[in-house]
Amino acid sequence: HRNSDVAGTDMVLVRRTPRPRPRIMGILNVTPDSFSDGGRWNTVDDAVAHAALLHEQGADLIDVGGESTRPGAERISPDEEQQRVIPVVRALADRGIQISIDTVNSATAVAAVEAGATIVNDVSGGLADDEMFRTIAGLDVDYIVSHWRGHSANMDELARYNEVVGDVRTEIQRRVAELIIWGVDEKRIIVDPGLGFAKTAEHNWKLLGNIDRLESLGFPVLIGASRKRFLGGLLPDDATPVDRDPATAIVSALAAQAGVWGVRVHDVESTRAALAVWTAWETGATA
Ligand SMILES: Nc1nc2ncc(COP(=O)(O)O)nc2c(=O)[nH]1
Repeated sequence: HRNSDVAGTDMVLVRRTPRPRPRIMGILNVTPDSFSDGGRWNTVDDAVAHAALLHEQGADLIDVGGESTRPGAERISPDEEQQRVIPVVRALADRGIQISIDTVNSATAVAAVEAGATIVNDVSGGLADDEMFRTIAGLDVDYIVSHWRGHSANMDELARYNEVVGDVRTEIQRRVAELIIWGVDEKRIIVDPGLGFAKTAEHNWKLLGNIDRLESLGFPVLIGASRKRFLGGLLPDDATPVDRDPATAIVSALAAQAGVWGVRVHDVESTRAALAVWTAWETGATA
């Protein structure tokens, strides 16, 4: 059939209204032992220079973290954490770069917001510090509540679920309900499945394949898959964390397709390219 046979009119290519691409959250771990880039930014200047590079490459915001959350990492005091991150937060804020502070400690959250952070990113979802929710309620910030079940020392034992997507959704929902009881504005809440925190590779893939069930909670979703071990499971045994960047970028594109709020990545360039592909695919035009 020629097109006009079908509808009596020429087929009109309907261009979808483009969905906004996910925000790119560039990772700045100011820690000596983070699993993939630990110890490369020992000075404030090195850290600020790297964050400024990520921003130039396309990061919409920078996630600054002073305590490694990799499995088995030893804990540090909030004071030590603040000594590492606050000078960096202040220097980046002075450059007009949007910052999220990656911390489970309410005191660090307060100090970082005073230094210019506008988002608190708490991998523990308020479980590691009883004062966090009360503190967030008193701050004018967005709050990222991630699914978590305990500190990295014993994460694997904690990875027991009846049905991981439903269980994670329910446990996040409980944390959000409590946040709202503390008076936190719903519009300030972002949720995150906490990939790799008390989860096996299979759990992580099930959560990624069912992001829509997390989104049905009604909050923006952040995904943090970058360079994590479960991606490495798809690669040759001798692959290093940096070799996981192509897989990370593909996750970014698929997460965009799933409508997420943001993706948290180490390598901004590859995710930026992946999201440019997604946008062009979605809209039939370049970003
Ligand atoms: N919101 C959020 N924050 C996070 N912070 C640290 C890590 C651990 O990874 P890293 O050591 O590469 O920072 N993962 C997350 C995550 O998945 N989501």
